[in-house]
Amino acid sequence: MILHPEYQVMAQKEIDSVVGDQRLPEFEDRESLPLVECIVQETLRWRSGVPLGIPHSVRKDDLYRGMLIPKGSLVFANITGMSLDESVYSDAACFYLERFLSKPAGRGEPYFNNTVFGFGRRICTGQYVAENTLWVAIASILASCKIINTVDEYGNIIVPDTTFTEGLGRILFRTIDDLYL
Ligand code: HEM
Repeated sequence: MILHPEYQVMAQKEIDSVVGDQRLPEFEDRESLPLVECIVQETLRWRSGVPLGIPHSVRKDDLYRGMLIPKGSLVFANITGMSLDESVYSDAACFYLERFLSKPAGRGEPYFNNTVFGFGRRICTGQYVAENTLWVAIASILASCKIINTVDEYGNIIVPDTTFTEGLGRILFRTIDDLYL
């Protein structure tokens, strides 16, 4: 919201007109708050929380599009590769809420929430807790706060750094390294 103050203003206007200022947003309001929904969905897409998924081990030889994946291989789902896929999301690197709105106002691009939580039998068991918590937190903060930059000790405005850093992926790689290699 600091990087896109115009979206903060738009979403707060939406909340004010639907919810008013006498209560906080509730789940019943969700369908009536399309811009807040777009903020949740674009946040999940633009900086997916688990960028390479959780690695899986192949239990038997597998053939995928003519390529052999030998038993014991580690397989990572490149979730960020999918969320930033230009053939699905134009200007994929940009945080752009209108991509999800229907045409002609928006681009009609699909939500990413069916992919950001993984796939198949091992899909994230916390997906509904996570998505609903994200929604209610974002909606409540927007309803009650104005998010602005802070300054450092010299009075310079601090601009949030949104680049990916090493985290869970590195820990997983190290653990796998120690265990198997
Ligand atoms: C935005 C927040 C979250 C994201 C993006 C996320 C994403 C993921 C992804 C990509 C996986 C791997 C799925 C796969 O291997 O195909 C996963 C697994 C898992 N997640 Fe989440 N997750 C989130 C929040 C949560 C929360 C809040 C909980 C618990 C309340 C949770 C519990 C789990 C568990 C237990 C697994 C392992 C499932 C298994 O291996 O059977 N996650 N998550």
